[in-house]
Amino acid sequence: MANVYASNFLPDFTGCTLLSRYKLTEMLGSGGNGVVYKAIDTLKFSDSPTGHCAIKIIDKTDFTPAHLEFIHREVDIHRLVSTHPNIITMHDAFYDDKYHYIVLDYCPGGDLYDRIRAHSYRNNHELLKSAFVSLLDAVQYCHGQGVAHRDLKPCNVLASEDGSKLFLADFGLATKEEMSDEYEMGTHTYMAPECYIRLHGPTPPYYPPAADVWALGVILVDMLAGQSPWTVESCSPHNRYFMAFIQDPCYFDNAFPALSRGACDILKRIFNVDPTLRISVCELRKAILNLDTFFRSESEKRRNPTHAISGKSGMSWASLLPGRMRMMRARSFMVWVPFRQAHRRRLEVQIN
Ligand SMILES: Nc1ncnc2c1ncn2[C@@H]1O[C@H](COP(=O)(O)OP(=O)(O)OP(=O)(O)O)[C@@H](O)[C@H]1O
Repeated sequence: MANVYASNFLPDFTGCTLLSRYKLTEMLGSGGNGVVYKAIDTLKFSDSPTGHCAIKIIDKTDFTPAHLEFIHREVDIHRLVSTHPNIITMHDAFYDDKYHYIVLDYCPGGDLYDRIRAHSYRNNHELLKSAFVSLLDAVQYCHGQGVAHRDLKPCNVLASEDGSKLFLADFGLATKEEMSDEYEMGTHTYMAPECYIRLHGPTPPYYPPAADVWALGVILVDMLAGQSPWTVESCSPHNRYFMAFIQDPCYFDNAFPALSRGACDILKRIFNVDPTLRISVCELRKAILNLDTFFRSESEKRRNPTHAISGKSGMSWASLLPGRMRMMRARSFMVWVPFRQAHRRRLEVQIN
């Protein structure tokens, strides 16, 4: 997959001082829209004893009014939900002729993507439960405020240093619309089926909070197994693993034999292709809290063996991709694709 990161076309801001106050010390990460720097707040936040913060810089030079509207939406929505303990606090936002700057709490634990790559949650029920429930708390709070995130994925979730608490970040695609007709917003691997434009006939508007639940399910599988439920590809009819899931009610039991029956049952309730029948965040939180274990014990495996090569799916696709990274940092996708494609042509940068 080709990814274009904002850091490829933005200058290096390391060492710069913004508003005579924020001294940028190092780049923390980059996505499709912006670059995030660690900074020292020379006036210090009262709630940040170290005086560190993170500053997201978004290049707006080629932006149309519609694109600028997205940035304003990000700032407004993030401000609205910012006080929740599992949402990265937004402290300030300002801009100049070329860039928008968003000042955030600095999160020293890095992002969830790196935690998953390090297999931090595999076979660690308590750590996984604590972390995932904290993420559910954040998303439930957003939904209670009428906000759906629409770009839930491990790169947009930050972690505490011990990994037991997660913090939601990046509200760049969030919406307050009850029903949305902005299709294919987000990141394909995490996108619910109803968010795709139908090839035949009109596409009905979708309910964004239900789409968030689907993305949470993909994140949960990432955390449980270090891989996505149907490879890094999206849930499309062209993805044979997704089609295997559609045809096989025991897909998760067969493809992920290390997971407990209870965990597989929860995944089935999440990945209901009918969004009106999909579990809500509130119900999901209850189900996770009531779950004894995410992982199948050795005795359960002996008593109740499931075979990877069985059932209608006839595969454990994980075993078909030996040695490959089965998750990747995928950039978000949204309506300003032409803008990004212009950059891609200019730079011809291909990552991954
Ligand atoms: N507050 C923070 N503290 C520490 N690291 C952060 C913080 N915010 C972001 N990062 C790092 O920077 C990366 C990019 O941030 P962000 O997702 O906001 O950028 P983006 O351009 O909107 O990306 P995307 O293409 O995913 O939408 C994150 O994956 C994370 O590693």
